Amino acid sequence: MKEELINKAYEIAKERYAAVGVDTEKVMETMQNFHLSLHCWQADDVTGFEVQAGSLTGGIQATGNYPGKARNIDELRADILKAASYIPGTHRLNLHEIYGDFQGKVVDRDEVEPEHFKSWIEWGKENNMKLDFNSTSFSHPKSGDLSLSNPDEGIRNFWIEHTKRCRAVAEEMGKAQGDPCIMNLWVHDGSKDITVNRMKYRALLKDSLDQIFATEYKNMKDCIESKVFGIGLESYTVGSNDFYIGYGAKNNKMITLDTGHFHPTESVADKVSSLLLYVPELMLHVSRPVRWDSDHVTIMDDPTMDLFSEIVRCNALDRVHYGLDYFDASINRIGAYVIGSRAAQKCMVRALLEPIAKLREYEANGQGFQRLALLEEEKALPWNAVWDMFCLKNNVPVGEEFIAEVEKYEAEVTSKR
Ligand SMILES: C[C@H](O)[C@H](O)[C@@H](O)C(=O)CO
Ligand SMILES: [Mn+2]
Repeated sequence: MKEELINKAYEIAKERYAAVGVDTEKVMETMQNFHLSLHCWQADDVTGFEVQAGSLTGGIQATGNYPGKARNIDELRADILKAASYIPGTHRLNLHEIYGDFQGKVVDRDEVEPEHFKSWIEWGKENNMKLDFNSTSFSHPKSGDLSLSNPDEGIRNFWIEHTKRCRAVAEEMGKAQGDPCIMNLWVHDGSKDITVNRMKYRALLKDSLDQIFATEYKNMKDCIESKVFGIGLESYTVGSNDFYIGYGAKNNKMITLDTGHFHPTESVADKVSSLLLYVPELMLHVSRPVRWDSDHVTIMDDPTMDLFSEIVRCNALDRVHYGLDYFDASINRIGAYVIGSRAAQKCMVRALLEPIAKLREYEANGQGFQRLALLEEEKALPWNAVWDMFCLKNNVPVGEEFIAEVEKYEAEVTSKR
């Protein structure tokens, strides 16, 4: 796209926004400090690099078989860097434990060590990507339906050990990068059919978490993620929203809000202000549920827009971590990263461009008509010109230009796998 055109459009946008009290330059500055945490698992359909890797379990599914998925650590790293080159700004990488650099050795989940992530830490430094982390309860012979809430002490202890070790890995990552590594804890535990022991499993999960979190670390932060249900685990989820909110509020833990983990009509945006009054920070797993937690690629839809607006309206940008979580195996996977990441960024640009001072003035004066009118008109303000300028300044493709770039990488690299 012609630079001249982008500049012209931006100058007009700058004036339009100034007229409603918004400084577009400030928005661009804020965007430069807005970092996504790219999930590593879109590149290979949540397979990972365990030598003993099993098929995907735990009530999650990557559907589709589009050719070209990353088959090893080098391909995955190359794909992530390629995707990142089309996403403006600097971003983090969110690793699951099964993506360790196991060097061809069988390393069971209760044996994982920071050394298995040494090459990731170096790679992160070389590529200016800070790391976040996740323990992995699924795709293992001991996963079953229950991990941290399993009444079998042997199995429960196995997963407690795994999760404790993951926290030690996250601590090393945080130390090495001079910035806390955010470690997410999600377990699939649940039941396909009615259980008559809801309390028992939740008490076990609570006890497991108490044991896991007993060690205090300085360079990592914990977040805990609930879910409404998993496939094959439809009747009961041990780690429900209420469970983790209670645990997080009581124990000062960060809550992870996965936008695919709630009832379809539930507003995730509405949770932000309530949670931030009781827990220190939030982690997001921005996704797109289609009828269920189908993990479709994030787009610039109303729920995502509402969520980001709410974060801005709460003045909570630095209390939220912006992870993505989707895995679509039916389309070009690098394209999926780029679409979802840019969609999240576009939502943030638009959210930051809201004429909030004016809107709040109207609200304080009881001017309901004026508030609604401006809320409607802001939708048609030229936010896209600010987004284009942000892309231009960051030397990444403007608008749809990245489609051809992704196609080129497909032709030259991923289609040959
Ligand atoms: C890979 C998983 O999707 C992820 O760890 C978890 O956050 C989740 O959302 C499970 O539904
Ligand atoms: Mn998630």
